[in-house]
Amino acid sequence: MNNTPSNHCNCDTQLIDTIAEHYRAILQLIGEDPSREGLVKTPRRAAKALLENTRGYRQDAEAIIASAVFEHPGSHMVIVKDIEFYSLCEHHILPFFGKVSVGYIPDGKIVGLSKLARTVDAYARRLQVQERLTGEICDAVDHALPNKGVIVACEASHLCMKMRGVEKQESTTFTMHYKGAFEDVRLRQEFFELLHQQK
Ligand SMILES: Nc1nc2c(ncn2[C@@H]2O[C@H](COP(=O)(O)OP(=O)(O)OP(=O)(O)O)[C@@H](O)[C@H]2O)c(=O)[nH]1
Ligand SMILES: [Zn+2]
Repeated sequence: MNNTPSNHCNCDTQLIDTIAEHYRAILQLIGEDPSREGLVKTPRRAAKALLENTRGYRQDAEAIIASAVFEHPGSHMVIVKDIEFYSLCEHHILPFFGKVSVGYIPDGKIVGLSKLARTVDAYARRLQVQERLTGEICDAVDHALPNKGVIVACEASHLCMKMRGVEKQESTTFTMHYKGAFEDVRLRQEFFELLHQQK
């Protein structure tokens, strides 16, 4: 398991070639000529892009967080908001993308801020549904760090609802997941008020 995430596909050549073979067959099935000049390299490019967009399967999110946990006596809410992400919906393998905000209340330790963003990526770069993505991020923070509560809010646009199917261009989907002290509606309100404060 690689705990130092890289954005690029370092997958072995055989895996790339095998996926590329399937893309070549798909190109033929949709009526294209995979040997024409513009498409010759496409199956390998598409294979590498797919592996890059699903690199989260080869990352251990909880280990990413655990690699930067620091002592801290305070217990006030910490929020990293508007972490942008790109994911693929598991039903259509089409992109959904948006922003995730993560809040937690420390209990003796804090986490390196970038690790929260890396955790979002580790789960987003898989085949997902938005609800599970939101819950997995929340669980990973909860498991990796002593805390009094964790909350994750996610707002996303799904291309499977825009460029095909129901074709609704303006709809976005909002999901949240929370634990511990965030069961208290007043604390959730404080979190959302802080999220919506103007910069
Ligand atoms: N809950 C949830 N549903 C999702 C997500 N991404 C895509 N979907 C939905 O998954 C559902 C799959 O429904 P199906 O009826 O099996 O597939 P479909 O015939 O392609 O459906 P349409 O999109 O309505 O054309 C659709 O309603 C999608 O909008 C997600 O992240 N969460
Ligand atoms: Zn979909």
